[in-house]
Amino acid sequence: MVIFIFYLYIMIFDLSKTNSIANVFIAEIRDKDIQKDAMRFRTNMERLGTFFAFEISKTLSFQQTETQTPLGIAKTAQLTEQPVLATITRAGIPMHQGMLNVFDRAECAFVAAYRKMHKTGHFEIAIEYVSSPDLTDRIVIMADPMLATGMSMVLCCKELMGRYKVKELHIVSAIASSEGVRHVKANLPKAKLWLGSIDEEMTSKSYIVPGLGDAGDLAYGVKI
Ligand SMILES: O=c1cc[nH]c(=O)[nH]1
Repeated sequence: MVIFIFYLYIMIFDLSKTNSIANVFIAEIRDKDIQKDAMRFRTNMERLGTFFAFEISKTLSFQQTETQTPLGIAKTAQLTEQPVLATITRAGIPMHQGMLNVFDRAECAFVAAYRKMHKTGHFEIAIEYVSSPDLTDRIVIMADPMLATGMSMVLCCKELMGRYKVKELHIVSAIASSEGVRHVKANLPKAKLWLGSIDEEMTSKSYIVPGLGDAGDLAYGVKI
């Protein structure tokens, strides 16, 4: 059963409200012992990307086609248009790869963003690099595993949408905070959210609690 919550026009798919096996992948990426295996962490993120890509595909348009088999002509289906898969480096890369395994003809967009720390302990999100095809009138699926404050997600999406008039925006995260969801709702009201789980709390450094820790570090090693 698929759970959609319609709230102020925003559609939210919350995986934790379903009986999907993908909940096991979420349990594993959260588990502090299983996390020690970086390859398993990346693989589980990739599997989540694949799972969300299948779920999102159910909302896309298909056209009927005919395919010649060795024995005859079969009625088949094809996407009427390819989405563009976007992600925020570096943490988004495994989930992005999982989506690309499904939407294997999709073009991709990358945004490099980081938390620029101030001496006060506060931070702002800085964008360093954008690499994107023309997104005019395209369906864009933006994946970032952790939707904490929602600031980097909103900033990166707005960066892309400031350059191009995107037709449809899907946002995918393994774990979101309630605050992050509120921030996205307030700033990207037309986006559709696909979330593995929604946690209530954040630390003073804006890490999600219970969350899973630092997704980029767990996938690729602790950054300095
Ligand atoms: O909890 C969090 C928040 C942001 N980024 C992470 O990797 N983890």
